[in-house]
Amino acid sequence: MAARVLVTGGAGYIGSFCARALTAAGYEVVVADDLSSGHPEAVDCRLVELDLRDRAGLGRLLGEGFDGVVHLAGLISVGESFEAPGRYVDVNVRGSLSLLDAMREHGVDCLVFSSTCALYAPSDEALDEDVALAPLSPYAETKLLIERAIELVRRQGLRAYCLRYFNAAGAAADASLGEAHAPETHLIPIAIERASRGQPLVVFGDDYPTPDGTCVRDYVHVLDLAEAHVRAMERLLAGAPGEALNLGTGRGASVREIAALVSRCLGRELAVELGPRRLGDQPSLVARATRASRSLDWTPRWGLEDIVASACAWHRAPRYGPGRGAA
Ligand SMILES: NC(=O)c1ccc[n+]([C@@H]2O[C@H](COP(=O)([O-])OP(=O)(O)OC[C@H]3O[C@@H](n4cnc5c(N)ncnc54)[C@H](O)[C@@H]3O)[C@@H](O)[C@H]2O)c1
Ligand SMILES: O=c1ccn([C@@H]2O[C@H](COP(=O)(O)OP(=O)(O)O[C@H]3O[C@H](CO)[C@@H](O)[C@H](O)[C@H]3O)[C@@H](O)[C@H]2O)c(=O)[nH]1
Repeated sequence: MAARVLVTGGAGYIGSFCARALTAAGYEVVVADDLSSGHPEAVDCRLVELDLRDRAGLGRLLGEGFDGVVHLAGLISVGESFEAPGRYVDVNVRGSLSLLDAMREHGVDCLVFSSTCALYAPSDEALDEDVALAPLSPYAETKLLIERAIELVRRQGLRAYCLRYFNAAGAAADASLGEAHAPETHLIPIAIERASRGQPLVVFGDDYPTPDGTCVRDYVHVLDLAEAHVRAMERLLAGAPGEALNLGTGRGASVREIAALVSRCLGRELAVELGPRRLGDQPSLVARATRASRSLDWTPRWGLEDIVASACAWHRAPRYGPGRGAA
């Protein structure tokens, strides 16, 4: 019988790719999502509309019997988290504690959790998992709190991977799934949107200690991220204890480099306008992902050009628009 996996946040951007990849790998997948920003059209398995903070509802769902959980549900914006820190604690931390509690009650002891590279203290070097943790934003603080809670619950038998993604980007090769946040805060979709409308991209600061003064990020294809989740779940179900792992490519790209790539890919000029720094931004976040490569036998298959090309193709004909929570 196929192992059953619950994917929280599976109607969202990364979650919809994970749910699809897990289904393709032979798992029976159920998505739980409150659709606050997710898209029912992005889900091709059973979708249960549920807020993770609804502990009773979660208990009923997990009581159906699951072998593992991939937990992506939550609020995701570094900038917004400064305006609404309490909401970030409530949704991200309380939602995750509710999930951990329901998993314990129903004997589900395999968890793959979406964490972030934004946990790391600023550094000029590529980041491995042993770099000191010093989150700069309330968003990243909530992820650290959840990682710590997971570490504590390990003592009660939980096995878990905390996957620290760098910057997720890109779309499905056939443009059937892609990124559709509203409002969009992520650089690549914003740059594509601005170029398409003939509007300038606002660069948040150009006085960072990086080669061209703009922030450097490690963009990793969402298809590669989804594959890492499948491998992590496989290993947990085979008895692995799990650990914290970076998921990135090791290649950094500045905001200006992304603007140039998008412009080339669309064959349209993208003007760049200087704006102020954005609160909570790290100058540079680039992965050393050798541990994931060793533990999950995972190496990214897609590069930055593939990421931008697939995101541009998705933008030309998105299959779904802004979610229910759109501003
Ligand atoms: N996008 C990135 O680059 C990136 C990088 C690092 C980590 N992450 C993490 O990956 C996860 C997924 O990110 P994404 O970009 O796909 O975001 P997303 O907003 O597209 O997906 C999040 C999903 O969670 C759902 N959700 C929110 N609150 C919920 C709640 N209380 N109960 C049930 N469902 C709820 C939303 O409706 C949405 O479908 C998040 O946890 C995010 O912090 C993302
Ligand atoms: O209009 C824009 C949008 C973004 N940026 C810059 O582009 C870079 C990337 O920004 P963004 O795409 O918003 O990603 P991050 O702020 O790095 O955050 C993402 O990546 C983190 C990991 O790095 C995750 O934890 C977060 O959930 C996810 O939103 C940053 O330097 C931004 O300042 C601009 O200059 N102009």
